[in-house]
Amino acid sequence: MSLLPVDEALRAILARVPDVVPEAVALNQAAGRVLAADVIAQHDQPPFDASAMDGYAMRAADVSEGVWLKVIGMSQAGAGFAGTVGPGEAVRIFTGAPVPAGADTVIMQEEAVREGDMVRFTAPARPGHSVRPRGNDFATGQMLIERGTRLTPMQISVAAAANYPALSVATRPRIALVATGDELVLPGQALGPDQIVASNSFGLAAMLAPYAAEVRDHGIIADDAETLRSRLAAVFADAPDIVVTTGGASVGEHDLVQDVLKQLGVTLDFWRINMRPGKPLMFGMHGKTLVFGLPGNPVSAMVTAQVFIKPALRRWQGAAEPTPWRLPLAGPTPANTARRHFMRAQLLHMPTGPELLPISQTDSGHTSSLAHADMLIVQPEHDPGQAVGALVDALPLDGF
Ligand SMILES: Nc1nc2c(c(=O)[nH]1)N[C@H]1C(S)=C(S)[C@@H](COP(=O)(O)OP(=O)(O)OC[C@H]3O[C@@H](n4cnc5c(N)ncnc54)[C@H](O)[C@@H]3O)O[C@H]1N2
Ligand code: MOO
Repeated sequence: MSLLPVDEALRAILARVPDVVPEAVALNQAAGRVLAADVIAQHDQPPFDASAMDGYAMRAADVSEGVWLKVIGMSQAGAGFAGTVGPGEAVRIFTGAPVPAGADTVIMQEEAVREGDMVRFTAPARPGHSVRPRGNDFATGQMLIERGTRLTPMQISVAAAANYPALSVATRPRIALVATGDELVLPGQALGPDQIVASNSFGLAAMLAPYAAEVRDHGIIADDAETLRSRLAAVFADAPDIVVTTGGASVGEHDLVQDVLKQLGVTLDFWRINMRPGKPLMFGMHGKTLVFGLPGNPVSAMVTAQVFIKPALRRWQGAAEPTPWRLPLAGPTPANTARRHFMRAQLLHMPTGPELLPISQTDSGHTSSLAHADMLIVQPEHDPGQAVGALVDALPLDGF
């Protein structure tokens, strides 16, 4: 049985992802979205020379110990001083207010002695001090945030300062989830004989929601060809961008998903990958809809979604693929087989820096080990095993 290398499978999937489609969203809806167009400064910031302190603006050359300057007016944020500061003169000024014409320096009020309309200073003036020059923060035309960036709160604040009321971001796909299996019951039900609680769709929905316009859970479908056909036909009729099934991906008599998908018009790009867990992954297209058939084992489903669906969703939005982290091992890894191994690992915050503790459990049905899994160590095919301290590649399970 030939198994497709992981990198080839990923390339094939990414080649099926459509081009980015931009849409405008208001700033307060833009956090976590991926920019479809660069954010470029539309004005100088600050738009004028601005004071960085509450104090007095004057010509630095006029300041010396014991010399009084005449206060001729006031400059407030939003209401600057209209005149010009001449020799021997000062203007009362507040943080963010325009530095008046003629003045070149601001001294904070803690270093000033005020008597009536006169002021003297207890500290020397350093020319330009406490003045934020026009365009010092950013200048008209300056690149502020590049297309393909997933917007953080910090960047939303920058975009707002750059006078953008809305941003062009990538549209996100609508994702449909389907669990298959006669044995499955929803969480919260009493378990009958031979029954298993369905967990995959819940983990997958949580993982994929940040990348999706909608994740619709179509529930559980029994392992019966006719039921699968009619229920999956209804899922496709809803025209989702991506369909993700779990279970029934392997070779048993009850693993019907592939046959039914083909009957419904899915063209299969591949089935079975040289990886563990996750070997029976299948991928194909139904018209423009990407179809991922994930294995039913809970760890396999989450790992294949991490390794293949998340990159597809990043590509969907034009976000660059992050390079894997490279971290030292806090425990040894055993020799690997011929299949690339995505090994659960815990991220430890040691006094000397982060380290990865491999989780020895490798059973793809062992769900509880996922509770402590922060990352997946990418163990190459035929890796001889690594000692404590060796640097290994790892994919973070959290984050974009
Ligand atoms: N003869 C062979 N048997 C198997 C092979 C093989 O190559 N030859 N591959 C194994 C591998 S590897 C995997 S992975 C599994 C995948 O099997 P399926 O995708 O067909 O999954 P199921 O048989 O439907 O379920 C497997 C396991 O997972 C449980 N499950 C299913 N769905 C859910 C769900 N939504 N939530 C929680 N748990 C779920 C199910 O009850 C089974 O225990 O096949 C191996 N067999
Ligand atoms: O490849 Mo399967 O996902 O190990 O159990």
